[in-house]
Amino acid sequence: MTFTAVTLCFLTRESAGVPQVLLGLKKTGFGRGKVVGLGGHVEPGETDAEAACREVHEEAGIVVRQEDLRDAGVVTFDFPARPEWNMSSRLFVAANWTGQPAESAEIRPEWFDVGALPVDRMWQDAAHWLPLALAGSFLRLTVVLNEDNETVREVLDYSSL
Ligand SMILES: Nc1[nH]c(=O)nc2c1ncn2[C@H]1C[C@H](O)[C@@H](COP(=O)(O)OP(=O)(O)OP(=O)(O)O)O1
Repeated sequence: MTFTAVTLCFLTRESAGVPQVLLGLKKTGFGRGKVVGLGGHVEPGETDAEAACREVHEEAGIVVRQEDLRDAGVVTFDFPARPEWNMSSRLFVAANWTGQPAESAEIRPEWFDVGALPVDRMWQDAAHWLPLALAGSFLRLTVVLNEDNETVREVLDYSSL
Protein backbone atom coordinates (compact mmCIF):
# COMPACT_ATOMS: atom_id res chain seq x y z
CA MET A 1 0.00 0.00 0.00
CA THR A 2 1.31 3.46 -0.84
CA PHE A 3 1.37 6.25 1.70
CA THR A 4 2.26 9.63 0.23
CA ALA A 5 4.99 11.42 2.18
CA VAL A 6 3.80 14.71 3.68
CA THR A 7 4.79 16.96 6.55
CA LEU A 8 2.97 18.99 9.16
CA CYS A 9 4.81 21.76 10.96
CA PHE A 10 3.42 23.42 14.08
CA LEU A 11 4.89 26.81 14.95
CA THR A 12 4.46 27.82 18.55
CA ARG A 13 4.71 31.01 20.61
CA GLU A 14 3.66 32.36 24.00
CA SER A 15 1.14 35.18 24.16
CA ALA A 16 0.82 36.75 27.62
CA GLY A 17 2.21 33.53 29.05
CA VAL A 18 -0.28 31.35 27.16
CA PRO A 19 1.17 28.78 24.72
CA GLN A 20 -0.23 29.11 21.24
CA VAL A 21 0.11 27.21 17.95
CA LEU A 22 -0.21 28.48 14.40
CA LEU A 23 -2.82 26.60 12.40
CA GLY A 24 -4.71 27.77 9.35
CA LEU A 25 -7.91 27.52 7.37
CA LYS A 26 -7.20 25.40 4.28
CA LYS A 27 -8.62 27.32 1.34
CA THR A 28 -7.79 24.90 -1.50
CA GLY A 29 -7.07 21.25 -2.26
CA PHE A 30 -7.10 18.39 0.22
CA GLY A 31 -8.88 19.24 3.47
CA ARG A 32 -10.37 22.47 2.08
CA GLY A 33 -12.52 24.23 4.70
CA LYS A 34 -10.77 22.58 7.66
CA VAL A 35 -8.35 24.14 10.10
CA VAL A 36 -5.06 22.31 9.54
CA GLY A 37 -1.38 22.43 10.34
CA LEU A 38 0.96 24.08 7.87
CA GLY A 39 2.57 21.55 5.57
CA GLY A 40 2.18 19.43 2.50
CA HIS A 41 3.85 17.01 0.15
CA VAL A 42 7.52 16.12 0.33
CA GLU A 43 8.89 16.71 -3.16
CA PRO A 44 11.30 14.25 -4.81
CA GLY A 45 14.86 14.84 -3.54
CA GLU A 46 13.70 16.80 -0.49
CA THR A 47 14.12 15.75 3.12
CA ASP A 48 11.09 15.95 5.40
CA ALA A 49 12.69 18.90 7.21
CA GLU A 50 13.36 20.75 3.95
CA ALA A 51 9.75 20.20 2.89
CA ALA A 52 8.44 21.48 6.22
CA CYS A 53 10.51 24.68 6.00
CA ARG A 54 9.49 25.23 2.37
CA GLU A 55 5.78 24.68 3.06
CA VAL A 56 5.76 26.99 6.10
CA HIS A 57 7.28 29.72 3.95
CA GLU A 58 4.99 29.12 0.97
CA GLU A 59 1.82 28.88 3.05
CA ALA A 60 2.36 31.55 5.70
CA GLY A 61 5.49 33.55 4.78
CA ILE A 62 7.34 32.40 7.90
CA VAL A 63 11.02 31.48 7.86
CA VAL A 64 11.95 28.51 10.01
CA ARG A 65 15.40 26.91 9.99
CA GLN A 66 15.82 23.15 9.85
CA GLU A 67 17.86 23.20 13.05
CA ASP A 68 14.93 24.80 14.86
CA LEU A 69 12.53 21.95 13.98
CA ARG A 70 11.76 19.49 16.77
CA ASP A 71 11.01 16.07 15.32
CA ALA A 72 7.67 15.00 16.84
CA GLY A 73 7.47 11.69 14.99
CA VAL A 74 5.11 10.33 12.36
CA VAL A 75 1.35 10.03 12.06
CA THR A 76 0.04 7.83 9.26
CA PHE A 77 -3.41 8.60 7.92
CA ASP A 78 -5.03 5.40 6.61
CA PHE A 79 -8.17 5.89 4.51
CA PRO A 80 -9.34 2.30 3.73
CA ALA A 81 -12.26 3.60 1.68
CA ARG A 82 -10.02 5.98 -0.30
CA PRO A 83 -6.53 4.45 -0.32
CA GLU A 84 -5.37 7.08 -2.79
CA TRP A 85 -5.66 9.54 0.12
CA ASN A 86 -3.30 7.53 2.36
CA MET A 87 -0.52 9.72 3.72
CA SER A 88 2.31 9.41 6.15
CA SER A 89 3.07 12.71 7.83
CA ARG A 90 6.29 13.64 9.58
CA LEU A 91 5.49 16.01 12.42
CA PHE A 92 7.62 18.97 13.45
CA VAL A 93 7.19 21.60 16.15
CA ALA A 94 9.16 24.85 16.11
CA ALA A 95 9.29 27.57 18.75
CA ASN A 96 11.94 29.64 16.93
CA TRP A 97 11.05 31.19 13.60
CA THR A 98 10.93 34.65 12.04
CA GLY A 99 8.31 36.69 10.24
CA GLN A 100 4.65 37.53 10.57
CA PRO A 101 2.11 34.92 9.45
CA ALA A 102 0.56 36.05 6.19
CA GLU A 103 -2.40 34.65 4.31
CA SER A 104 -1.55 32.77 1.10
CA ALA A 105 -3.66 31.30 -1.70
CA GLU A 106 -3.72 28.02 0.24
CA ILE A 107 -3.93 28.95 3.94
CA ARG A 108 -5.37 31.67 6.18
CA PRO A 109 -3.12 31.38 9.26
CA GLU A 110 -4.47 31.88 12.77
CA TRP A 111 -3.04 31.48 16.28
CA PHE A 112 -4.88 29.21 18.72
CA ASP A 113 -4.31 28.57 22.41
CA VAL A 114 -2.81 25.10 22.81
CA GLY A 115 -5.37 24.48 25.55
CA ALA A 116 -8.28 25.37 23.27
CA LEU A 117 -7.51 23.77 19.92
CA PRO A 118 -10.33 24.15 17.35
CA VAL A 119 -10.83 20.38 17.13
CA ASP A 120 -14.40 20.67 15.84
CA ARG A 121 -13.05 22.51 12.76
CA MET A 122 -10.08 20.18 12.19
CA TRP A 123 -9.72 16.65 10.89
CA GLN A 124 -11.37 14.63 13.67
CA ASP A 125 -8.21 12.60 14.21
CA ALA A 126 -6.27 15.73 15.20
CA ALA A 127 -7.74 15.56 18.71
CA HIS A 128 -5.99 12.18 19.13
CA TRP A 129 -2.48 13.27 18.29
CA LEU A 130 -1.98 17.04 18.09
CA PRO A 131 -2.13 17.75 21.86
CA LEU A 132 0.44 14.97 22.41
CA ALA A 133 2.79 16.33 19.77
CA LEU A 134 2.53 19.85 21.18
CA ALA A 135 3.17 18.54 24.70
CA GLY A 136 6.53 17.16 23.58
CA SER A 137 5.77 13.54 22.73
CA PHE A 138 7.49 11.67 19.94
CA LEU A 139 4.67 9.87 18.13
CA ARG A 140 4.44 6.80 15.96
CA LEU A 141 0.71 6.50 15.34
CA THR A 142 -1.54 5.22 12.62
CA VAL A 143 -5.00 6.74 12.39
CA VAL A 144 -7.50 4.53 10.57
CA LEU A 145 -10.48 6.47 9.23
CA ASN A 146 -13.99 5.07 8.85
CA GLU A 147 -15.79 4.63 5.52
CA ASP A 148 -16.94 8.26 5.75
CA ASN A 149 -13.25 9.34 5.53
CA GLU A 150 -13.91 11.70 8.46
CA THR A 151 -14.54 9.85 11.71
CA VAL A 152 -11.84 7.77 13.41
CA ARG A 153 -12.12 3.96 13.39
CA GLU A 154 -9.03 3.38 15.49
CA VAL A 155 -5.69 4.81 16.51
CA LEU A 156 -2.79 2.37 16.53
CA ASP A 157 0.21 3.29 18.66
CA TYR A 158 3.57 1.93 17.49
CA SER A 159 5.68 4.19 19.67
CA SER A 160 6.84 1.40 21.99
CA LEU A 161 8.03 -0.88 19.14
N1 LIG B 1 -6.45 12.72 8.44
C1 LIG B 1 -5.71 13.82 8.43
N2 LIG B 1 -5.62 14.63 9.53
C2 LIG B 1 -4.87 15.76 9.56
O1 LIG B 1 -4.84 16.45 10.59
N3 LIG B 1 -4.13 16.18 8.48
C3 LIG B 1 -4.18 15.41 7.41
C4 LIG B 1 -4.96 14.22 7.32
N4 LIG B 1 -4.78 13.67 6.08
C5 LIG B 1 -3.93 14.50 5.44
N5 LIG B 1 -3.58 15.54 6.23
C6 LIG B 1 -2.68 16.65 5.85
C7 LIG B 1 -1.27 16.23 5.66
C8 LIG B 1 -0.78 17.21 4.60
O2 LIG B 1 -0.11 18.28 5.25
C9 LIG B 1 -2.04 17.74 3.92
C10 LIG B 1 -2.15 17.39 2.43
O3 LIG B 1 -1.16 18.01 1.71
P1 LIG B 1 -1.38 19.39 0.94
O4 LIG B 1 -1.92 20.40 1.86
O5 LIG B 1 -0.11 19.73 0.23
O6 LIG B 1 -2.50 18.97 -0.09
P2 LIG B 1 -2.96 19.71 -1.39
O7 LIG B 1 -4.09 18.91 -1.98
O8 LIG B 1 -3.26 21.14 -1.08
O9 LIG B 1 -1.67 19.52 -2.27
P3 LIG B 1 -0.68 20.46 -3.06
O10 LIG B 1 -1.30 20.55 -4.41
O11 LIG B 1 0.62 19.67 -3.01
O12 LIG B 1 -0.58 21.78 -2.33
O13 LIG B 1 -3.12 17.15 4.60
